[in-house]
Amino acid sequence: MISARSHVEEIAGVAMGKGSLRDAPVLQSWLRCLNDYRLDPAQAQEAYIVPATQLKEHREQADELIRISRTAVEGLFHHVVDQNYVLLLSDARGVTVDFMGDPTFDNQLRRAGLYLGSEWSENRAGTCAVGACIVSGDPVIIHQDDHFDTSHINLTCTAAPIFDTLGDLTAVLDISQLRSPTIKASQHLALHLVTATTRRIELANLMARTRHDWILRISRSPDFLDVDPEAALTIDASGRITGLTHGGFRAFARMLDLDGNVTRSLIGAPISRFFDIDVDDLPRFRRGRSDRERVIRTRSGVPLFAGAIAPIVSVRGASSSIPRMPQALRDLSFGDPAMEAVQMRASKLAGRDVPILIQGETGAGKEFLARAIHEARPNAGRFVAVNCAAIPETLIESELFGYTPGAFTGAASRGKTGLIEAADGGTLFLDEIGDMPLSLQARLLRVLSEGEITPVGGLRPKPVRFRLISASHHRLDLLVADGRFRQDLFFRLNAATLVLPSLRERQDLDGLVDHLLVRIGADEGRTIRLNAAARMALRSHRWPGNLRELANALRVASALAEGSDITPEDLPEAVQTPRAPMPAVSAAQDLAAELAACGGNVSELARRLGVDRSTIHRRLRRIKKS
Ligand SMILES: Nc1ncnc2c1ncn2[C@@H]1O[C@H](COP(=O)(O)OP(=O)(O)OP(=O)(O)O)[C@@H](O)[C@H]1O
Repeated sequence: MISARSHVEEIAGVAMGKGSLRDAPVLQSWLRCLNDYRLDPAQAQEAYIVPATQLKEHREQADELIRISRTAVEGLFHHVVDQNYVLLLSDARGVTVDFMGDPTFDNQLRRAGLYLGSEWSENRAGTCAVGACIVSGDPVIIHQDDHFDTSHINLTCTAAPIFDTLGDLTAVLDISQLRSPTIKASQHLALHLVTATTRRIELANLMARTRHDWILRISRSPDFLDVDPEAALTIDASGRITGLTHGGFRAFARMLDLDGNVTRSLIGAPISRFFDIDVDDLPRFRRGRSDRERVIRTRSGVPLFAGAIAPIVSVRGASSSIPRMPQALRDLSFGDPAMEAVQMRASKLAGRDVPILIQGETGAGKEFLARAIHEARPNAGRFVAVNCAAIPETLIESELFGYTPGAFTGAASRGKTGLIEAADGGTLFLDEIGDMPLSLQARLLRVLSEGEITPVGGLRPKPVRFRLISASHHRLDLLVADGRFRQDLFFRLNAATLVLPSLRERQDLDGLVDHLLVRIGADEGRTIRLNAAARMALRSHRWPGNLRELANALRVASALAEGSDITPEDLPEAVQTPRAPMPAVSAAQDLAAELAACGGNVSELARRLGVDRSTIHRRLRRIKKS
């Protein structure tokens, strides 16, 4: 076995760019430990077990997952316990929320961190299977001296991620041994077992959470369709994808040639974009049908087998899921599919304590959405909004962290409570987080990791608990690539990302306008309407300023309107100038192009054009004949 000293020397060599035979995931993790978390391989650190109160919170949040995964996890443990493996289920922050091991070795396991409550995040424990898996999202074996910290170099750990139905990493399943053969290949079977178990858990999770939508299981073989499909997804009454297993995300991303990181964009996409079917075809794939009837083809013609399960609760209409939403989130849109997907996701996240990152153009409604998520939770506490771009760099530290009496010249003599502390028990909304200076990013990261805040000039940290929502119109992943934003903070902030569509992409302009007019009318104590010409003018404007521009245009127009009707002359000049009208969709190529823009979904195109599906089918048949 390798000595601690030569292990530290090997890591130092890698840091200096020396070649190494270790696997790429191990080397990447070592470099993160050195460069991002500033860990020192010479400083061995004991395994960390979180305090009992914190563990209780982590377990409460993971309660449903623990329950759903129980049967699969026990099955896996049963297979490996005789080889002295222990099993750890950790949450997305690396805290072990479920654990199975042989109680005879309790003391040794606890000391090694293979125990309930141990925290295996990479920034705390260095390279380890759970931590590396959280960062990369891939299954991994971290074998003996692959570990960064010399205290863990006897362990062998194999972990695989568990993703939720929206594509976010939600947990990690790990099996570990205190002692193992030297050769890393001895763990390949462990990797296979863990990965197969996470696939079963993801499927169980998708099935347990779905009541209102169709479930479609997909496999290359009809024999495994009902027991172990490669992918599964949920589809709402309008034929849109509402959730996927990770296998589904991967397969669909491959079909569209997408990079694995943008899989979230698949939520809300019509099923007809991927397969030669629409929602009306789903009953054909129910159990009991012959294998021949259950063949489904991808858009590129690959035949697969599909099994469908009908919704438990029957629903009608495209926005059937909206009534289940908290009121605050329900009023954010009026029939736009992309917004409905955002609302669905937001309502699922609203009750959980995961940090949320909202991305979207300026004025697209990021703060509005953040407030709605906050209000969707009962006893939500205070909503503290901080615009990181608006506070001068010299003041932002004291504004956020507060200061103690006399901390610096000019400071108020009684000190000041910072905005982070003010959000204790509520929500902290960090707007334009991409503009936060790098030095403060490091401090913020510490607050988020440790749940404590130290005011400027203060010595004693104070505990704080808040839900964090951040927003930026910059793509934070690109700022990370440019070195302008810390990668570790980026990972902390975007446990879940919500991407708001721009106003020009939305299909519910009319509904939005009416909603805003009711609000303005209520403020002004009168009824305001748009006349037909003004509505046309609004529809043909490009809305570069998004909802803010629209809300302002309507307020101004309402002030200028003579009576209760807004006319085009009341609108801002830029809005009055109409764009060239859209060509009528009558010619064959126009209809074909429109259909392609709807991902080949006839129902969607019919909705857009305000005609029924049979009209579209008729026109398409006519085009084919001509
Ligand atoms: N869903 C919505 N329904 C009605 N009005 C909205 C909605 N979303 C935003 N607005 C209105 O649009 C304006 C801009 O919204 P908001 O401040 O949330 O945008 P933002 O994306 O945070 O902008 P910035 O990037 O400039 O911070 C506000 O006046 C708000 O009232």
